[in-house]
Amino acid sequence: MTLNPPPSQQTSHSPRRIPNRRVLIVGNYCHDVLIQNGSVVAETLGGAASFISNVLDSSSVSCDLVSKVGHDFRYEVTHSPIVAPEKETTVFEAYFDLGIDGIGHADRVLKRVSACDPILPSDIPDSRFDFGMAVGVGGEILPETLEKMVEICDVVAVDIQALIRVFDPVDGAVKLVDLKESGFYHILHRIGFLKASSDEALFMDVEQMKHLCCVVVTNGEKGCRIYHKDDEMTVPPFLAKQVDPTGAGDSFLGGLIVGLVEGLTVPDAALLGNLFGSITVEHIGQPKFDLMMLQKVKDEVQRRKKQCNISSSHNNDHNEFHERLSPARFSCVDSQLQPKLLVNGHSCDDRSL
Ligand SMILES: Nc1ncnc2c1ncn2[C@@H]1O[C@H](COP(=O)(O)OP(=O)(O)O)[C@@H](O)[C@H]1O
Ligand SMILES: O=P([O-])([O-])O[C@@H]1[C@@H](O)[C@H](O)[C@@H](O)[C@H](O)[C@@H]1O
Repeated sequence: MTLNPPPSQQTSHSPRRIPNRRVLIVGNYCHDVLIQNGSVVAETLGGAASFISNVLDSSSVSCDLVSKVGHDFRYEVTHSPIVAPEKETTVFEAYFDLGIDGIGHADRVLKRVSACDPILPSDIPDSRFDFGMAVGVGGEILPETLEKMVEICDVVAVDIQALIRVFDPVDGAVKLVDLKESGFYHILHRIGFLKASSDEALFMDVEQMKHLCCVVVTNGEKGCRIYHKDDEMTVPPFLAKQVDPTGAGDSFLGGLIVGLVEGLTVPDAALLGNLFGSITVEHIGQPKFDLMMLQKVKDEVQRRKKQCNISSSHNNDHNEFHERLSPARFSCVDSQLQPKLLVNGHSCDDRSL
């Protein structure tokens, strides 16, 4: 199975005179408040856009980021957001001790307790991009925003959470609606990738969607599965000591796009996604990637590309790439250095936050 990137979505803009910019990330930054046993245990910078840009910046992949925050935004970030002075920044509370939520997710229950403005088509630059990433967390991406993205980006990757989340009017609890009822369904034949967690995948028809685009379903410590037309395959995970699951799916998507920008096949790029996802769960908030680890990963990516150019038979063989990436991954900071741990969302006496 090769699962190469889908052909360019570009239709009406060639011939191009100006080279494309690389990656466009669209989604709001937010403030994350982690709560366990009734107490706030951490407050961190959140939002898929923050985790993804962290992966791309660390991997030297240039990106533009469109995000909106309120007057109270409190973090220094590399990619400045648009400030809506009358509004407050989007805030998510993540409860790690409420058991199973309405969608059967045992890890955490999310509540959006404040919402910044949506991102409008006019907020997005009129340039062209190789890859676009629609990665809203709090309902900030509108159908017309996604439409603009598919117009200006050769390939668009969408996190399903940007499309199917709805918020309880009383307490902001995140609920999910079926993708067909999301208001975005009519645009989905124009996207390249749709990423969903295994919980979110229950809200779409994978068998149908895989004929419209490449579908990637992440499954925590089990890695991920890719579906495209009549091909499907599981991409193996990396071992991790989970501290906090927040941002794993986002970093996964960042790693996938880094791999695609580097010219890897989809399964190889998804392996990079698994790598960045596994490192992220070992941290509270934004992971700081070890420079030696990043260099080793870059070297392995270049090696893999050369190898695949010489022999296409390597396309199907993940084991070797996985084996070579594993030691690189473990050269990063030891997770035991994290002061306190959330283990798979459950507290342990000596580890609880
Ligand atoms: N406990 C874990 N051990 C190793 N890898 C993990 C773990 N949790 C997540 N990952 C990696 O991160 C990816 C995304 O995590 P997942 O929990 O499925 O997404 P989300 O954060 O969207 O719920 C997984 O596909 C996997 O590669
Ligand atoms: O953990 P994950 O699903 O990849 O993504 C998370 C979102 O679901 C959450 O709404 C947001 O507050 C976090 O910062 C993070 O972006």
